[in-house]
Amino acid sequence: MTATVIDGKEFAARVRAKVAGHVTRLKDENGITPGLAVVLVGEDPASQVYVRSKGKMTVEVGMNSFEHKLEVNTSEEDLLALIEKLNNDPAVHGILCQLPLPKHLDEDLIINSISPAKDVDGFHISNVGLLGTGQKSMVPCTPLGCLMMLRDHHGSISGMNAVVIGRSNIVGKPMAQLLLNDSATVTIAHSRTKDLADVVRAADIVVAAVGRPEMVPGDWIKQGATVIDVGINRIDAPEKGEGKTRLVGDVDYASCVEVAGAITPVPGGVGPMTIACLLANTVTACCRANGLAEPEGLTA
Ligand SMILES: Nc1nc2c(c(=O)[nH]1)N[C@@H](CN(C=O)c1ccc(C(=O)N[C@@H](CCC(=O)O)C(=O)O)cc1)CN2
Repeated sequence: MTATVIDGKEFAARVRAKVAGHVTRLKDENGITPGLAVVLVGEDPASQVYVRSKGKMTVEVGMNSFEHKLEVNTSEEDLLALIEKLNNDPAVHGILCQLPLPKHLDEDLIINSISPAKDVDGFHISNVGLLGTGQKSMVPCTPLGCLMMLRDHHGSISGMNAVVIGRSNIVGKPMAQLLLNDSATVTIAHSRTKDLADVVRAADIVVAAVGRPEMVPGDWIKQGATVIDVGINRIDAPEKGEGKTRLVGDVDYASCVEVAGAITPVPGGVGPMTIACLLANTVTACCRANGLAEPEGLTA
């Protein structure tokens, strides 16, 4: 039996529709339009695509989009001054700096200069601490999207064995924390993990977030397990013609789909959920800033 394919594109469209409904209510009942400010430093082609998508979808759900495109050699001082301005702007409820930042900028310093209440990426150290202690926080978008898909598919993940492969601050660690907060039994595996195949074989839920193309083969997956593939890797695809590329995840989809109970594809799985959850976080931040009830089902 092949796995159920979890359609992230369709799921993300449902989340965006829910966000749009809340935005309409905020406008009609409270006279408030949520605003999201996105800061892009430099001209990284993938970042430009993501930032364009964020702006387009922000407007589509009825929110205000504020895009700030800065030169690649922008100084830390100038970037911090812009963030300070956005922190103090009442029309801006969410702020993010698209990552990666150019090497000369201190990523931690920049992220921690964003007001925690407007940190819709959930990367600020205060939000990391709140999430780590099970308190109300802004939750990083990609792990939040994975959690939403897992809750939707399983109902409850309480007591399930989950293995997160990867320990990044952006995905691996917050993902593990979210799974733990939902009472899963969680293992974080990484490049130094011994007997990784056996660790993964014990999992009911596998979240692969290592950034290595097709690293997890089907024979590592327990029959019927749920596989969430966070990887987005562009590899050469000579079969499509000279110089052509294709996107693959961190799991070998062809072999995993034969063993798993459910699996997210790449593209069209976790990726679209990242932007949908960013919009959800912006509405949540706006409601919190205005002392209004938070929308249900849009955060952890
Ligand atoms: N400040 C942030 N920077 C980055 C984040 C983030 O959450 N906050 N995440 C990634 C990039 N990202 C959003 O910013 C992102 C990545 C992928 C997708 C997506 O929809 N992917 C598609 C495929 C797209 C393609 O064809 O290349 C998919 O998986 O189907 C959306 C957003 C790093 N930086």
